[in-house]
Amino acid sequence: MKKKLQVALDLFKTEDALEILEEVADYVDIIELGTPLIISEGARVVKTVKDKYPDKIVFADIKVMDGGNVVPKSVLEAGADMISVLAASDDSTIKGAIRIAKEYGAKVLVDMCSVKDIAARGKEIEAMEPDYICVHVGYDIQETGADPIEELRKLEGVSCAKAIAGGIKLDTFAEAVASPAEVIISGGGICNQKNRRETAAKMREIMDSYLQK
Ligand SMILES: O=C([C@H](O)CO)[C@H](O)[C@H](O)COP(=O)(O)O
Repeated sequence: MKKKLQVALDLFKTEDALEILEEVADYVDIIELGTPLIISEGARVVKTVKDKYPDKIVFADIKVMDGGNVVPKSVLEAGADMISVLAASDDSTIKGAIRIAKEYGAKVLVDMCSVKDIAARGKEIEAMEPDYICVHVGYDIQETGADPIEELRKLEGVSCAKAIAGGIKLDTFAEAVASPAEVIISGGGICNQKNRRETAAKMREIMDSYLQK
């Protein structure tokens, strides 16, 4: 299976995101423009980053909850390669987001953040054929100690490609890479570190050596 490293830029300013990308972009496959960044800077940040990094997958973490075929338009117009919609939203919202993303040749990640019955909702989401289902331990519950790698096991029977997020750092990275997830997402685990470049490089090395096994 291919594996991808995604850095989540959960910041407020485009300049700060670009500064971090100078340090880590060489090592990541997917650049996530985090929800706080998109809310703060709008779809403009998508265009700025895509223009600067045309070879990277640019993911706009817009976490759509309603208006699935409307809300994503601005980031898709700006060049996003992938968008997110919440699994907790209505099926019609998810289907709408998938439909409009397809029109723009983009992918959709369905974020399972706050879904109580991951196994059951996972089956329903799989039938809608998104590109990824993301098991995500959100910021507000990370202090409960919930572990996205553990949570991912609840999707065992689901064949859709998976992503995991929520507090993944260098010390849990190898375990995350060895999990069935194709995309490993790390925000604070890279961006809040003293030496971001070194951290991202180590994550890349862990992923690449796992893939060579
Ligand atoms: O999606 C995220 C969160 O809901 C804030 O918008 C984060 O990007 C995701 O949790 C990854 O960040 P870390 O948990 O800091 O690794």
